[in-house]
Amino acid sequence: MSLIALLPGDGIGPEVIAQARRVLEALSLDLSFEEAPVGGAAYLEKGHPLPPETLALAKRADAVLFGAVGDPRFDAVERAFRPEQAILGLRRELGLFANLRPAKLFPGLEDASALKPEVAGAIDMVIVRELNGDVYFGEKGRRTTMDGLRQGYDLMSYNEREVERIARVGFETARVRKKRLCSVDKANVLETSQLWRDVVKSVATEYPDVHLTHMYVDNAAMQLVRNPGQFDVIVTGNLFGDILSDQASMCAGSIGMLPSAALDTGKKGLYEPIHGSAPDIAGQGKANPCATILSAAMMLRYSLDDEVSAERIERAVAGALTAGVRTPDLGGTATTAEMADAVLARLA
Ligand SMILES: NC(=O)c1ccc[n+]([C@@H]2O[C@H](COP(=O)([O-])OP(=O)(O)OC[C@H]3O[C@@H](n4cnc5c(N)ncnc54)[C@H](O)[C@@H]3O)[C@@H](O)[C@H]2O)c1
Ligand SMILES: CC(C)[C@H](C(=O)O)[C@@H](O)C(=O)O
Ligand SMILES: [Mg+2]
Repeated sequence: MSLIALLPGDGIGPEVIAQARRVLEALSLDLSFEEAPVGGAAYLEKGHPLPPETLALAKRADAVLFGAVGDPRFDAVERAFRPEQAILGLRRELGLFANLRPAKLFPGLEDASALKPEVAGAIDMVIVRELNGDVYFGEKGRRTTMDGLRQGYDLMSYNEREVERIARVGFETARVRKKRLCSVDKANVLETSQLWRDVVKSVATEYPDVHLTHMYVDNAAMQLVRNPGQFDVIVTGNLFGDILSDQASMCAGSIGMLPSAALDTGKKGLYEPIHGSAPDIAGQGKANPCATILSAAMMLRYSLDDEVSAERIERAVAGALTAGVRTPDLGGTATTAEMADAVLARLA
């Protein structure tokens, strides 16, 4: 029996997690579920966005399925207590340094993409985002300059070990795909990026079968729109990966479609849609649950070694979309539950 920690969170988080749970339950696998509050919901209930009991459950579980955190009511709260600290804390505490964010266009969604159908049709990439470093976890704060101005600062840094381990994940991911790895950085300006590039190049000597290229992040943002089909695997830092994955999601139809896996060196993983709590549509049954359902599929694949069930879910999602069932973000009228119903009906 595998224990799955369900952390629904805020906004549309509980709505999409409920649907992913239905899909997992329908597979009749040997799973047990335990739910715990996280984010703004946990701050309200327990006074902290990541209460010790929630963290303990996440540590004890075989895998974590996470909805989303974030609530505008807490935007002015001291940073340490903001909902977003929960996901950052989980990534740090569980050592989840490798974030896989696959972006591919499901057949039939060409018209949902912001790109021309023939450009969008070629999208099939994985963004490998480093998740434990960069400006996210560097020293940060406020200070006053010599001339009395308030100043905010966030230190960007990577050490060579951090770069090496995520580079390896990038190369290994590319090795079992089309063997093309594009490392995205800003080495023309940032010393952090120059070290990143140097280390990625040295790791490349161990992967002669993978074709490595380097690209500056501004160009990568442009190329993602111009010709996203050129990318197989992108490896990049925490901040660039955050931004590029939201961009890639819209190229592939909707932010409601992109799942993710946050992995450590072993089997433990946290699985979540790349989107947030979407306060603008929360509680209205409009959220697309596919990203979370596809995250559950990634969970079965990476943490539970159940490739067969993962593919069942992915085929069912593809089937529902081909049949034209779509939530509003994809141009349809299906509710969150109806979208999941359509997936459930196709779990062959
Ligand atoms: N991992 C996370 O928990 C996570 C990720 C991103 C943002 N956030 C947080 O979420 C809150 C809102 O952030 P935001 O508005 O910048 O980003 P967001 O991803 O929540 O929403 C951006 C836009 O995409 C739409 N959208 C997102 N998910 C959707 C879905 N499944 N179906 C249909 N439409 C969807 C929203 O309605 C909104 O218009 C903030 O507090 C932010 O910090 C959390
Ligand atoms: C909520 C926020 C901390 C998070 C991030 O920046 O990593 C989110 O945008 C994501 O993409 O998972
Ligand atoms: Mg993001």
